[in-house]
Amino acid sequence: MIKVENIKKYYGKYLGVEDISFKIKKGEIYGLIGPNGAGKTTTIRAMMGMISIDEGRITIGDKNIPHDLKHIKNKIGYLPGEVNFYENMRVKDFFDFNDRFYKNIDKKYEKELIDLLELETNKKFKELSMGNKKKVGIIQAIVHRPEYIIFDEPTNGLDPLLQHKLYSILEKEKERGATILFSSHILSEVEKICDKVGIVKKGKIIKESNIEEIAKVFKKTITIYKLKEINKFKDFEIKEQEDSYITYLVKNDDLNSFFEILSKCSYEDIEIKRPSLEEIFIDYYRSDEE
Ligand SMILES: Nc1ncnc2c1ncn2[C@@H]1O[C@H](COP(=O)(O)OP(=O)(O)OP(=O)(O)O)[C@@H](O)[C@H]1O
Repeated sequence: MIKVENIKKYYGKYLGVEDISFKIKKGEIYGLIGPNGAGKTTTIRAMMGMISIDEGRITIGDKNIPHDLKHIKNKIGYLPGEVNFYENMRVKDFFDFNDRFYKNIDKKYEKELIDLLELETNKKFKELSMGNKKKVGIIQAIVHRPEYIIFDEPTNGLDPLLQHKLYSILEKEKERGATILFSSHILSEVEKICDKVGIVKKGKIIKESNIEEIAKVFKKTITIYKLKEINKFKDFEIKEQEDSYITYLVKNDDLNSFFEILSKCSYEDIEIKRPSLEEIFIDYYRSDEE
């Protein structure tokens, strides 16, 4: 279990995080999402004991952070937002070097990951692209099969194919029983693999839920093609209207009455979509500002 409780951090007079709390159970993937500057990196750095917090409590397993970090550090796999290792070291030498720090490195798994991510290990670190540096960081963070995985914006700089590979790696780690936190500002990826998401805004979690629950309370997008009796739908919110179709936004509670009216109408085709996490997210940000 990872527990972050009411943490607060100011950088001098500048707000880092105001009040962030969440819990992640064993075998769960938690997505911390929010735009730049929301406080994701600050939270993660505090969890890694890299910065001190002004208030609150962080526990990983049964260890208090930062006080007992040294007793649990080798059970944590951490990927920073920007990966930087020794510039002149070749990747393969770096992995050997890394072996000396962790007792439990799984060399077979290391090789599997290098092959899966198609990483060139003969190159020096300074010769790698941002995406390749990230691959080194990802591998280094998980080759010791950590119980806790903490990744700051892991897909930044990875092409879609590699992003996909990363999701499958994280899903396998989850199956193995790892407790996983990752931050992102790309919502669709959170939707794909997270059990739970926390939406961060200005240093606070403004909403926390599992993806299904978040999507459930939101309106469905219903597009009807060649609907003749538009006037019967006056009570419903129109999202878009063209000659050949009309799109309504319908709350879950109103779906029955919507379809009751629709059943008595003539139309050519219908398309029902739940909102994307992107739309939900924008809605949260907007409603919070109103
Ligand atoms: N060293 C620092 N000194 C002053 N302010 C800082 C410092 N580091 C972060 N901040 C501020 O703390 C707030 C939260 O930043 P943080 O990096 O945690 O956000 P983030 O959600 O991770 O965004 P990003 O994706 O851009 O990294 C921002 O307003 C940022 O300007």
